Amino acid sequence: MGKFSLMEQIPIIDFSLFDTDQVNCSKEIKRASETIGFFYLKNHGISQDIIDKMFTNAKKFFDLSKEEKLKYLVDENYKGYVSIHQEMLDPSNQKIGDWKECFNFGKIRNDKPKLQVLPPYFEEDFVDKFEKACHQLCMKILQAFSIALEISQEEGGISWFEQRHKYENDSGDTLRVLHYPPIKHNIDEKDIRAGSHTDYGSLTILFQKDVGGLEIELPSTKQWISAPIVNGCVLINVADLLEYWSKGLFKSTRHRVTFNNDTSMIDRYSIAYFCHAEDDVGLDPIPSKYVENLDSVDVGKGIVYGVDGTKTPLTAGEHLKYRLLSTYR
Ligand SMILES: O=C(O)CCC(=O)C(=O)O
Ligand SMILES: [Fe+2]
Repeated sequence: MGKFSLMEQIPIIDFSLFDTDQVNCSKEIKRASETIGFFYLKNHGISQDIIDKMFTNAKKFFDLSKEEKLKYLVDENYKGYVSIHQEMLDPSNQKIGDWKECFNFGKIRNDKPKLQVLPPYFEEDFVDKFEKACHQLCMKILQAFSIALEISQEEGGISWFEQRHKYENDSGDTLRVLHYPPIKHNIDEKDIRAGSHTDYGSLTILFQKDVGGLEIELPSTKQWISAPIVNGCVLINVADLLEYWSKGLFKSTRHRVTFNNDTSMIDRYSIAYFCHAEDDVGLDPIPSKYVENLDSVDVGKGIVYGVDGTKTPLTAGEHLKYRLLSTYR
């Protein structure tokens, strides 16, 4: 390869192919997940109307006074409002927290006492509808993983992952709306919109709008490349739980949101849906010929294989606890 070898790019996958050629579509998804860990999905099936409405509601909420927003401050379950500088996604390199505010929603569960009081502009039925649409898309992507990993019928075949991500059971699934306010002062080297990090769950769906700034670190070369907005697409990434579960076959790629001179004076909004396995699911390696011969991942991100040094894999709930402890102060 010459000096000017083409830099890897985030692939764009047309998910309508999943309805006509499941095997090839699944292979594309697997390939993206084991190389770059990120892919854009076109024809993803989530209606633009509900995406637009969620962005509109989020803007109205973030426009409220700080005092009003602080009434919904994040709780011990990490649900609620997180203010500017409160969260530090990259504690080993950041001196101050992220230049962002966000709001985390848990699953709306009708069969349980309500855990979370929702702030103005977020109607329960609408949040529920949005979350379910995101979860449904994640289940379809996870079907693609089952197919590409050739999980046997006896193990559960195409629905192997779905059986471990049931919506009605407790899990870390979180919907997050984010606002990155403009920066008024000169950009200080200390300030970053979102510090470099990996996500915690199985998969993340990211909705971007109007203002870019997201960057990802290529696993192969450690170069940072931009993950621009691609109209009509959502951005999907593999997260830590799935990396751990697949013994590193799938890459949970670091990403961050930086300031640049063109956009630092503009508000940036985004929405992320973090899909997790059910809390009680033991993360024994995925039963696939592509996984069985790999070495277990000693996830060097503060996560050990087995809580007490034993060879018992973590459960999804334990895995999440480890990851959260390192982010919130
Ligand atoms: O706002 C973005 O584009 C990315 C947000 C993100 O990576 C996160 O919240 O985990
Ligand atoms: Fe992230």
